[in-house]
Amino acid sequence: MIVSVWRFSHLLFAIISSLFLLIASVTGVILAVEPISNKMESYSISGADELSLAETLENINTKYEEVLAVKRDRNGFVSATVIIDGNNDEFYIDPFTGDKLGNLIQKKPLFQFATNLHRSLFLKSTGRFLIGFASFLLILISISGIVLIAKRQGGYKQFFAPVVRENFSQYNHVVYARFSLIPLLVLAITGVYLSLLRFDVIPDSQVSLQVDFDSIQEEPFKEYTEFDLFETTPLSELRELEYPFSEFVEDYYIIRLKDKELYLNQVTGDILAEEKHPIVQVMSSWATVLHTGEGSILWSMVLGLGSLAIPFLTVTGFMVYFKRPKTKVANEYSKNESEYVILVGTEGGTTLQFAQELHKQLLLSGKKSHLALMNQYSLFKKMEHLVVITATYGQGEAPASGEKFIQLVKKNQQKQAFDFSVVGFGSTAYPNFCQFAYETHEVLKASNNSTALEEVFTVNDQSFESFTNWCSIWSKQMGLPIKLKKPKLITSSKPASTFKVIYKAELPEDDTFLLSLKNLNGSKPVSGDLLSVVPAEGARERLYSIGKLNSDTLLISIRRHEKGLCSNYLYQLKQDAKLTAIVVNNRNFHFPKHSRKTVFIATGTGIGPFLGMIQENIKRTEIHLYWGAKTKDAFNLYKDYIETALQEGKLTDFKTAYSRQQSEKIYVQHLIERDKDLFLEVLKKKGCIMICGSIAMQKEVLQELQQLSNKYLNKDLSYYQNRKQIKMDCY
Ligand SMILES: Cc1cc2nc3c(=O)[nH]c(=O)nc-3n(C[C@H](O)[C@H](O)[C@H](O)COP(=O)(O)O)c2cc1C
Repeated sequence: MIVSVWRFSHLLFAIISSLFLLIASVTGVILAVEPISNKMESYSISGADELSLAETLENINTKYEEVLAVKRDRNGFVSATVIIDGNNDEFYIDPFTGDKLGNLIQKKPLFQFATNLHRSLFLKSTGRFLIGFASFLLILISISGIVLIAKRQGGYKQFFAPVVRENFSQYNHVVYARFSLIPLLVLAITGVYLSLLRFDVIPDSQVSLQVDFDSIQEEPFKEYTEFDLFETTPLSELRELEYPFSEFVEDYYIIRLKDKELYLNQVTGDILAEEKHPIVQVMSSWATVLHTGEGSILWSMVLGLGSLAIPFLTVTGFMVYFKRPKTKVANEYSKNESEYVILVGTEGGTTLQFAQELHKQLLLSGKKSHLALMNQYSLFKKMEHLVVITATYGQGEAPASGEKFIQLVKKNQQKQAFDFSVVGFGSTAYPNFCQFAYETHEVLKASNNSTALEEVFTVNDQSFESFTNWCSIWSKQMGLPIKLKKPKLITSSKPASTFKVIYKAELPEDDTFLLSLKNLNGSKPVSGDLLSVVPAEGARERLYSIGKLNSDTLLISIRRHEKGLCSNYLYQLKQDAKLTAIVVNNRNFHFPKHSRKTVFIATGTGIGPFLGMIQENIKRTEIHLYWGAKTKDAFNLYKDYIETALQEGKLTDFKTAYSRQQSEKIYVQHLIERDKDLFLEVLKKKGCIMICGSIAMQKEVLQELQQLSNKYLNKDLSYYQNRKQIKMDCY
């Protein structure tokens, strides 16, 4: 079944049952306290469970004038019903002495109230039905939730792998759903079972023992303490024992043990009748224990926490749904009259906003543009230019609005010639970066009358800058002057900070330079975060990876482009000049706290964030840095940092690959096979490999790592990526 159907079912069941589930969960949390508080009463006597029934009865019989019954409850508390001074009384006893320990626990009014509300909403049968139905829906919500998490994580094997954090509600909904899955499923299944039992859909079969009174013997007489059953049965097995009503031999002991019920001749000790509890009764008993937590503090706590998760999951689930930008599209021009068609593959809705902006600008340029979802691919009679903008989900799969695209393209072959362009939205935090965009490109390339304008253009982490880069290339090809505005939801809401330039370092022979900046106010970045700089009013933002040198000083490494607006703006900043910029959290690229062995791989300016991470390595954990550049000279810019770090033990070793230094070209990826023992050890020992630099280098490096992983570790590289052992920030 496709993701959208699972998601729709998950949401629908949640909406229908939310009110009842909320009531059941709040009362459930209260009721989870009851068995805990009962169990904590001091009526349990250590070692009593090993007493035999014979010993227990003897201890009680000597203490009281007449005993009517003895019980042992799920908490292990033993109670006796006795006659004292002609009056019936029932209380907890010490099975070793028969002494009274205390009165029976009475249900507190709060627990009584919560029980009634929990079981029937004070609506009798109607309420019981509603709660039972809500429990059934909770089973369906759990199942659809399991499927959705598996899809999100890229398969059932990855179900418990770390979750990539997108936003608060999405992340916590998945994380807490996984924690509470087992107790919630147990509560839901047992809840449904108990409801079916209550409505007699499951017949509650009871033991019905028959006694053959004609064959009851009065001889040989035995003391009850010598009855085999009493001697061999430990107290731990007992549920209830009723004494014979009179001394006539026709009256007998009625004994309910954990697994069976039997009648015992009071004179000879012979078993008169015996029967195992029917399976329904055993199941009902288990269902009650599992649903209420009776008798176990630990399980009651697990159930209480599971119940507590329901309101949290309801709120975060609805937040995920309502915060999702809507994917409804209204069009001025129909699909058959438009020359431009833009198709969107989205799940969270952000990609649609980028597409909407492009669509808007095309309309403003006087073009007939039609915007639709990828699943609406059909024959577009006048289409000349197709743009597909798509996200990727799961393990490189289609987003919800693009699930049917590939089939549809194969089915609907366009009659007229058209060119197409595919923009992939994705995140390098996931194993298969923009995979679905590549598949989209291939299927379009293979379809009739199509011409690919360029290879797939990828956009990492919804970067508006990258998207505008693609747009300027594409619009030039179209001969259109298009300038995009940043979609509202994408605009960073973080306040800007002011930085003072402390120094600028550059090399005459190279086009890269370093800026050291002092943070005068505002946020406190971590190495690996990004600095968003807007070089001029109305210009696009540019992002630079931050290396943090100390509490208020950062370093950014910049490549200067001849006509680059931002790189030249930064280049002309003099010492003490002020710079206003926004720090963007890039949590997927922070130094791993618990990694004991880390490898950094960078090319060119990609070394920037690593200089900060190395500087901060005061624990001196093992760090190996691989760096690639064209020539040796480029290193001079970073020489001091690296040499000092090596001397101070903050950097274990530094290995370089200079592509133009010698006749044969050496790139960082070539060093991986050479140093495979180190890379394999890092992966095996839960270390981390961090990659920063160009996307082209990232691809090559991942390919090398994939080969090592397949060949020597027998695992797909995604296994390590999902465990956050591979972190990337490439551009
Ligand atoms: C559960 C989940 C799985 C993802 N899987 C991938 C993936 O395999 N490859 C990738 O490049 N991006 C992946 N992404 C990132 C999204 O493609 C990216 O955030 C995209 O911008 C989301 O666009 P949308 O809001 O329009 O759906 C994933 C995101 C989520 C939430």
